[in-house]
Amino acid sequence: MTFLDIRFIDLIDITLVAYLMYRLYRLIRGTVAQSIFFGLFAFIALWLFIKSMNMELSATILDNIVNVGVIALIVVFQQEIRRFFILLGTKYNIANRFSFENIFSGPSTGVMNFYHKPIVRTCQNLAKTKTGAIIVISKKSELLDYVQTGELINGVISSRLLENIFYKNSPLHDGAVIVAQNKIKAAGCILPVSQSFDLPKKLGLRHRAALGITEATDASAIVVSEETGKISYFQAGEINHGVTPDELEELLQKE
Ligand SMILES: Nc1ncnc2c1ncn2[C@@H]1O[C@H](COP(=O)(O)OP(=O)(O)OP(=O)(O)O)[C@@H](O)[C@H]1O
Repeated sequence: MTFLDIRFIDLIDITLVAYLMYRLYRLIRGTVAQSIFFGLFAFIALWLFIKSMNMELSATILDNIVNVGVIALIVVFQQEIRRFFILLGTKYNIANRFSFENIFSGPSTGVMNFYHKPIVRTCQNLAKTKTGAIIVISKKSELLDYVQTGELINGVISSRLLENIFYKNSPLHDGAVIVAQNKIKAAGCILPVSQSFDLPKKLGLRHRAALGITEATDASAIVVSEETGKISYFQAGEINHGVTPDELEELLQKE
């Protein structure tokens, strides 16, 4: 019964594959890719079954499909593969984790969050006047790719500056503000738009862009709706729609 000979390394192998499948599922949950993923899963199960049964003709046909399938998969899942690697690089912040600075200076003492109050005040004021806004708050990843798509500001966070940026006639009101290391890094930034089906249909591109950046990175985001004046908080691809300023402050403090 060599079939049942399970070594310790096999358990690690199975756990690793299960974990990767789970992360992949989380990444594509609620998107078109989810249906493709399940179809693919069924196909692989069938292929393994046919191989284990030694059904030669079917196995030869499926083997050929699998050979070409790898290239087809890369094409079909191009966006998801890209997001997966961005996620690995930014969410787990591999570059910084293994940097000399991090290795020799020990664990970080945490970021001092000076930004809560001005950001909450800004959202409260913008909500009252129904002025649309997206504010992205970076964590470990500085979101340089996205900062580069906007106008660099590098200014101290203040509610007057933020309100000015989102003021309807301001040239920078379109797009997102990115806050990093307690500074307003940039405004008018373009964010990746989420393809998720989970977002209510009535929410448009502003909310999709906020969801998109929190799916792809470890950042959180806040949206003030121009249509309803409602405030939404986004974190790790989840939305908290219609939060009060007090709830927003609490959520920001938990970060
Ligand atoms: N990819 C993006 N990155 C950053 N900002 C974006 C992006 N796409 C759209 N926006 C912003 O969203 C605005 C359009 O919002 P839209 O009305 O489609 O969204 P919404 O989610 O319905 O929000 P609202 O409730 O405020 O109307 C644009 O003017 C722009 O400022």
